[in-house]
Order: sequence, then C-alpha cells, then structure tokens
Amino acid sequence: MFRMLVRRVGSWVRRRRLLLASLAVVLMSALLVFLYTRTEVIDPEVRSNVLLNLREFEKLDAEWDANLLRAHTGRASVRPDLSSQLPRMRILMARLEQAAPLTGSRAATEACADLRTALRNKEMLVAEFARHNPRLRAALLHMPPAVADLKTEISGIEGALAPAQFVVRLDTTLNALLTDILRYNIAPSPVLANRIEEILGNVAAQEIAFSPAVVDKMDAVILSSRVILEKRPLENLLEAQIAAVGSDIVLDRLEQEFERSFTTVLLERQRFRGYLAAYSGLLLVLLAYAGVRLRRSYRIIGVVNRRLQAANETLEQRVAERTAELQAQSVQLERLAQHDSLTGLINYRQLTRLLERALARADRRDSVVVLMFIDLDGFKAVNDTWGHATGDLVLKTVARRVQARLRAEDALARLGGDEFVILLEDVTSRDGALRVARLVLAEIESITEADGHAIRISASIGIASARGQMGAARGQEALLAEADQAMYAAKQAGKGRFVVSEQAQWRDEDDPVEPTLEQARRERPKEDAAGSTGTGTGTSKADADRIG
Ligand SMILES: Nc1nc2c(ncn2[C@@H]2O[C@H](COP(=O)(O)OP(=O)(O)OP(=O)(O)O)[C@@H](O)[C@H]2O)c(=O)[nH]1
Repeated sequence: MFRMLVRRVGSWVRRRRLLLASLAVVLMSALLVFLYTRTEVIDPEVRSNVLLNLREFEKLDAEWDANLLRAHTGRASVRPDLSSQLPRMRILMARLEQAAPLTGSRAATEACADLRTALRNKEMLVAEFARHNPRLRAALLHMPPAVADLKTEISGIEGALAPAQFVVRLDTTLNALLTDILRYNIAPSPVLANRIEEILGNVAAQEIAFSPAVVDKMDAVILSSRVILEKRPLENLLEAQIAAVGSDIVLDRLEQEFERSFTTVLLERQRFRGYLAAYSGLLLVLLAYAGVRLRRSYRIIGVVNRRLQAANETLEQRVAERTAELQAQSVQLERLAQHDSLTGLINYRQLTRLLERALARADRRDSVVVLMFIDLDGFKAVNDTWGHATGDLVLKTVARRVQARLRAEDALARLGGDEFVILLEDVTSRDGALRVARLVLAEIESITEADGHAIRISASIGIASARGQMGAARGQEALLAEADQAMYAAKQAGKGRFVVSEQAQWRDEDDPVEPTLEQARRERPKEDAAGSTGTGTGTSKADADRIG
C-alpha cells in the first residue's frame, strides 16, 4: 500500500515536473526578496540623524534653561531672549516624530508624544514667565542704585536740612530694606515679606521730613520694593512649574527608547543578514548544481545529435543505394515482364498492351491495325536433329531478321515456342500488309544454316486486321484469335504461306473488291502446289478452293 502510494506520488511529480520547478523558483525568489527587505528595515543613517537631533534638542533645551536662569537672576547685561531656541526645537520635534514610527517601538512613539506635550507646556509657562520677568528685573536693577542715591542725598544738604533723628532712622531703614529685599529675592518668604512691608511703612512715614525731590526717590524705592515683593514669588512659582514639566527627563526617556529600539532593529537586521548570506550560499550551490546538470545534458544532447546525424546520413545513403537498386531491379523486372528472354523481343503481355493502345488509336484515327500470327514450320525437326541450342539460335535468327524487315514503329513479339506476332499500325492498304507477309515468309525461308548445320524452315502466317471504331470494339483478344485461326488455316492449307482472316477489315477502297479470306500464294511456283489443304476456323470455303 505504502509502496503504491510512493509510486503514485513519484509518477505525479514526474508528470508535473515543470510546474513544480516553476513553483520552486517563485517561492525561492519570494524568500530572497523577503530576507532582503528584512535586512533593509532601517537605514543606519536614520539612526545617527535621530541621535544627532536628540543631542541638538537637549542642547537647545539646556540653553533655554540657562536663559531662564539668567532672566531669573537679572544679572545679564543684555536682556536674554527666552524664545530664540523655539523655532529650531519645533523643527527637531517634527523630525523626531517622523523617525519614531521607523523604530517600530510603541514606547518610543509615546515618549515622542510626551516630549511634544512637555515642549508645549514649557513654552506656555516660559511665555508667562517672560511677561512678568521684565518688571521684576527692572525693579531688581533699580533697587540698589536707588537706595545708594537716596543715602547720598540724605547725607548731604538734604540731611543737613532735615531733623537729625529722621536722617539717621531713614538711613538705617534703607540699609535694612536693601538687605531684606536682596534676601527676599533669593529666598522669598511671607515672614520676610511682612518685615519688608513694615520697613516700607517706616520709609513712607519719614517722608514728611524731606523735600519733594527726595520723597519722589523714596516713592520709587518703595515701588520697586513692592514689585519685587509681588513678582518674585510669582516668578519662582513659574520656574518651579517649568522645572516640573521635566522636558529633560522626557528627553532622556526618548533617547533611551530610541537607542533600545534601534538596537533591537539592528540586531534583527544582523540576524536576517546572516540568514540572507546562508540562503544566498544555498542558492549558489543550487545554481552550480543546475549548471553542472545543464552542461551534462547539453553534452549528452550533443552526442545524441551527432549520432543521430551520423545515423541519418548512413540511413540516407542506404536509402539512396537501396532506391537505386530497387529502381534498377524494377527496370529489370519491367523489362523481363515485357520481353522474351531468349530473343529480346517483346512478349505476349507487352504485345497485348501495345495492341490495346493501337486499337484505341485506330478508333480515334479510323486507321487499320494488322496482326500477323507467325508459326514456324519444321522447327521441331531442327530441335530434334541438331538439338535445342541450335533451335534457340534459329529462333533468335528469325527474330533478328524479321525485325530487320519491319519499320521502327512496327512491333514484333514472341509468344513462346516458335510462335511470333507482328503488329502493324496505320496500314494504308491491304496490299501493303500482304507485301509485309510475303517479305517475312521469304526472310524466314532464307534461313538455311544455324550453328554450322544446314536447316530448312518456313512459316505459316495468319493475318487479321481491324479498322476504326468497329475494329476497336471487337477487342484485342478477338483480333489475336482471328490471326491464330488464320494461321491455323495456313497450316492446314499446306504451310509456308499466309491466310487472311475473313473478318479482316481494311480501308474502304480495299473492301469488298477482295474476298474476306484470302490465301496469298507464295511467290515461288513450287509452294503454290503445296497449298492444297482446307481452311480452318474463320476461313471460308471459297478461300480454301482458291488455295487449292
Ligand atoms: N529450341 C527450342 N525449342 C523450343 C522452344 N520452345 C518450344 N520449342 C520446341 O518447338 C517445337 C514446336 O513444335 P511444333 O510447332 O509442333 O513443330 P513444327 O515442326 O514446327 O510443327 P508444325 O508447327 O506443325 O509445323 C517443339 O519441339 C518444342 O519443344 C524453345 O524455346 N527453344
């Protein structure tokens, strides 16, 4: 069962090999792309940019705090700008917010949002601080010189004019006021505030002893003192609130989150780089293996191709040789099928074919076709006396010599034994045909020697003819039979002569002047006497009489 399952799976895999190979290539490519993208998760440049932005943000925040401190102490000669860092900090904030999602860390994103809130709160508090600070700063700057100026006044002419106890008291009061205000500025407290209020009351109470100019200066000192009393706690409260915003703490947290998430991402990237390297190695091995297989396949294909080519060439050559052989054999066979091997004349088969065509042509042209059936006389005696080889030689001689008497377009066939047939086409007159018969008879009789032996042969010829459509309708077999019968009649009539079949057809001018069956007498008188036999089939009585 298991084996069958394995076999089935194996055959399925073999059938779907191309599909599976394509699928494998797609999967391997997808894995490669995945690994590559995992190694490119975050650009190291992004990381360093983020860290640089953080550093700059921290620096600007610290500068901002320093400016606040300068404004707090009021010592700087130039009034510190409390919003100069803000535009740049806003830009950096936006960059950090953009970079946070790249880390994939939620904590970093949250820290970023906290920093944004802290920045906003700090900005509002600093704005409030900046609104109050100038008056406090002015009062603080004004106080010490104003007190010194007042003291100079009362130690001069003014002091000489005013009652001495007032001058001494004011001087003492001013000293106490300056000391307490400066202490209050450093560490404001309600107790100190009450005491300063008391001092201010004393200062105001002594105004009656001085000139209006000095009183104005005393009022100015009192006003500045009151501003310090009012603004210093308020400013300290704002500073505390600004400190409570804790932008530096949030910044630290954000930096840590960024560092941690970047480290995580970089570690992961490192890990995937390792995977990618290993996977690339595996792909290279696979590629090399495929290359080797491909090379081997190409080599095998090359060898098979060369063998096929060689086999093809051999096959083509053999086919060509065989075809030539077959053609030669076919020509030979064709010749054998159409010719008599002894005499080289056409045989019965070819004769009937030629006769068929001749009759068809006669039909078309209304011409006359003549058949002369020749059977040798006395041939058996040659065989019996001089042997078969001499007989063969006689047959060949007859064939050659009769052929020589005929026109090129006439045909001479050997049917077998000592039987020959002449086929004449387009015979214009009966006389012409008879002339040929006489020539043939004479030619055969003139053969008196063969192979050094004296022989004596003659021939009996039966003549049949067919004309035009009527003749063709009778057919070649009938014409042959008629010639054969006429030949038989010639034999019967004494041999060495020809007999014309009574069914013979001639051109109009020949009919019916001549009798239908004629026995042509041989030229020589001796043989006239020999033709005394009766006619056979197809010969008339009248003809037989004439022969006789
Ligand atoms: N040499 C030789 N003899 C053949 C061949 N074919 C047939 N014969 C012989 O030819 C002879 C023909 O016999 P006949 O036609 O009766 O002989 P014939 O002496 O001519 O007699 P008639 O035809 O009656 O005049 C036979 O003896 C056959 O054996 C052949 O190819 N070569």
